[in-house]
Amino acid sequence: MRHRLTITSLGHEGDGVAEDGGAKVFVPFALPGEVVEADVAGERGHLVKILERSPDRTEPPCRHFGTCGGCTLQHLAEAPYRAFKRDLVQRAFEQRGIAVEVEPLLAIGPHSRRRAVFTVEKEGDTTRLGFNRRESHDLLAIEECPLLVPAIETRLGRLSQLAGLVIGRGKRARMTVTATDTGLDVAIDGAATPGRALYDILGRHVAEGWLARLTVEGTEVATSRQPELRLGDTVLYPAAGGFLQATAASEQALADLVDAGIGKAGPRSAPVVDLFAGIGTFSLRLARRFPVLAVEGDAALLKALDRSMRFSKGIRTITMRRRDLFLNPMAPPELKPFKAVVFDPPRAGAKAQSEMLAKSTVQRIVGVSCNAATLARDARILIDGGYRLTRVTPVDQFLWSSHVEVVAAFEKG
Ligand SMILES: C[S@@+](CC[C@H](N)C(=O)[O-])C[C@H]1O[C@@H](n2cnc3c(N)ncnc32)[C@H](O)[C@@H]1O
Repeated sequence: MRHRLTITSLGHEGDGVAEDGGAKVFVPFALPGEVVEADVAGERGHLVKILERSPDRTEPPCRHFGTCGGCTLQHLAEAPYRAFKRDLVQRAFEQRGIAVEVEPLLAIGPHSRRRAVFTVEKEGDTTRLGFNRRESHDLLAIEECPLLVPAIETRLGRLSQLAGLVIGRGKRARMTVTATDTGLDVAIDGAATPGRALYDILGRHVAEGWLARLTVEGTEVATSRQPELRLGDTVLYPAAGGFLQATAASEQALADLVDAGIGKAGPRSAPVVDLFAGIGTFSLRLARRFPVLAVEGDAALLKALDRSMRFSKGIRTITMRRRDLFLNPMAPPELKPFKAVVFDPPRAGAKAQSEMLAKSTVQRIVGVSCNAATLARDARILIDGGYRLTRVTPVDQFLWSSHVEVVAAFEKG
């Protein structure tokens, strides 16, 4: 049914929210203050026409905006966009009864996303590369993406050709592309492994220089140079298809906030523990000042960190432990020797580990998370265990989406 609606706010996924006959209706791409015509079904409204336009509405920078499932907020001007994202975090903490003044959003610009997960599919001899269409599993082939670093965006055609060599007709696969200092690191999963005959052709792509490594179904098919990311005297080695903070600028912002939250190192500082350490994004930087224990569940990521440790200069010892921190969190007696803890869990958060940390005597804790709701839940657990929340900083790691990265610092004693 077509309704005339007045949008009063933005919901947590960035949709415009209106009251309609006492019920809430969510209208994607509508902004607060706008009067719109929308086709309403249940609590969803499909925007048909803007009758009164918000002064905060701006021209989306990408031609695929609205049809691509990736971005939801390119139509909102910068200042209200930043306020919306900060407020998402503020509300998440308030919902847990935590009074804190969340800092302004740290902005991360466009053309900075260095890791992207594409869908690739092959129909007959035609291969297409892109993202899922909005609210659909259908592929939208993309020609541009202003999120991506130029090293990836300018090679969308080459990447699509490469996928065409690897995947079979009628097949669909996932292609993870990471821009590193030595070239693109590409992992293709979910497609048939290429036959031996294709390896020569793939090798030619590698020889062109832009492709550092190609991994298919977990098997390294071709490598011209080890993919690496230099950080001064230290070096990070991404694991094929594995986790990496989405942009270099946000990674640095998170690392700086972690450093600030951990505090100064004395001449004989106690060690620091990095929980959910991944490839050592924080461990390697912390090891410039402290001995570090890095704990992580994925063996491939620890292997990459081990390599980093061996090829980095001027760092203290990093001890590595593989451990499932959901099932087997570090307990208070184990945490006793440490000056500080960093935890950076997946979206589900670190409930079991936070319950242990709450009972510990560790002086400083820094939580990093891509999910404000689970971080706020874990913060509540720490606060109930006697910690003070000293700082909450949102970082716009996921530009134009409704996701936001958050760093929270805690102290005890
Ligand atoms: C958000 S990533 C952070 C990685 C790292 N801190 C970084 O900045 O690159 C979360 C990490 O938690 C790890 N992880 C997920 N579930 C885990 C579990 N149950 N126990 C231990 N580690 C886990 C993942 O493998 C991943 O490396």
